[in-house]
Amino acid sequence: MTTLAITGGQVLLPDITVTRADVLVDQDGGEILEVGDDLASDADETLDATDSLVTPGFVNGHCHVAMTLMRGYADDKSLDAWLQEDIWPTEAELTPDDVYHGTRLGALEMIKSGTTAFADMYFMVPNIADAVEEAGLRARLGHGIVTVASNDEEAREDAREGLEVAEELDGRADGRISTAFMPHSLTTIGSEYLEEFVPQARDLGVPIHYHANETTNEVTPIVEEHGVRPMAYAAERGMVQEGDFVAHGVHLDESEIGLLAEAGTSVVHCPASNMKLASGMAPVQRMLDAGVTVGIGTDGAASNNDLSMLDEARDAAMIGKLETGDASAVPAESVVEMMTQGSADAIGLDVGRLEEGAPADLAVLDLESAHLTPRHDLVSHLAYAAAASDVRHTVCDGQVLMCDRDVRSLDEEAVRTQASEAAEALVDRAEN
Ligand SMILES: CSC[C@H]1O[C@@H](n2cnc3c(O)ncnc32)[C@H](O)[C@@H]1O
Ligand SMILES: [Zn+2]
Repeated sequence: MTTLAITGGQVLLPDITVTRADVLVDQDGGEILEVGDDLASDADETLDATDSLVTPGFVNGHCHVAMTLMRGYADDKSLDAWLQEDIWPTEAELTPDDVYHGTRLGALEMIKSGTTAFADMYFMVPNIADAVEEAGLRARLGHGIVTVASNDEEAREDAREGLEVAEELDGRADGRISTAFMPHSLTTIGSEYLEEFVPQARDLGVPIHYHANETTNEVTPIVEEHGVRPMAYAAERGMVQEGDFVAHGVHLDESEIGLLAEAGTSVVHCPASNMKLASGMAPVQRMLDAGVTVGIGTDGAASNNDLSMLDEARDAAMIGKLETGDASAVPAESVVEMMTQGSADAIGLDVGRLEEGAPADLAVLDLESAHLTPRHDLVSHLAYAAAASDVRHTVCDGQVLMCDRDVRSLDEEAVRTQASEAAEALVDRAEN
């Protein structure tokens, strides 16, 4: 057995308390062997965690990673204008290589900011899977299905691609890749296609993931056309079941929150995207109080504009207080839980906690900096003060992806250069 010891640090435990401990990992099995004292002695490799905090790898519950290519390309617009005027016309020019390079850039950013797992909805998913495999990350991937601008044949082809991706990529990268069936949203895919294809996705046994109730424009048309709230509409089409997860959930009423809680369907909260696109403030504390599993996601880099889960956690805590008018709402412990176990549970991955037998996905944050001094409360620091650049080591499935800020699984300079070139050429094609 090849072992890795992370020594000398403070460790964030599953009950969101911090204790002094080492972590011993079985690299062959990708599993944590022990969290305890003096575990370094005969490990094959050691990562120093002195003056550092060892946390579960962060889990980004909703993303479109390849959108790194459009970071800073179209800012300061509402969701509909942003998608229709800028993003969708540009995405129409994407090539499989673009998606690969954009995903590698996003993977690099995630490794550098301590994220070890994510859920992703996009196009050309085999190219995303290649980049995920190379980067050494863990992901739940799906093909985003949009039928609004398609004829019937194109719509069916798109939905079939959603099923094929879910079936064929599941288990790739030694099991680090899993899949889901991903209709884009309740207003961008026709009801007839949901009725036909959701049961087929159920037969595959994969979860269903979609954008829901992100803006009022995703609520009003459904209420007007079908006479029910969006979550009831989704439930009637078999899309609100145990293990399913929706992104955003900004404009949910009490009946919908109750429905999600009862069904075991999770919500991935994307606070930065919701603020930037002025979509609204999700009722996170009410969802938590009702027993809904809530995770946190960045959404794509074009509406955020980064993929740092530490930024996202801080945003979640801040907007949670603003939404309720209560400074005790969405406290530090809740956001730290949401960015680790909450997101992991939401997207159906058995990660997000540091304990014996758990997958060895973790991040080590350097605490020796002015903005993390003094160290009264490290959970508070994770939620409110830590930054992506504090992450010094990242480990996924027992493999060291970054050591002392040096990324091992990807060539950082090549990834940045190739992604920049792809992004420039993409925008050129879209504009000319
Ligand atoms: C069909 S693949 C995914 C699709 O979603 C688009 N997208 C990115 N961010 C958002 C968002 O916040 N709400 C809805 N759709 C979004 C992305 O550009 C792709 O076209
Ligand atoms: Zn999204």
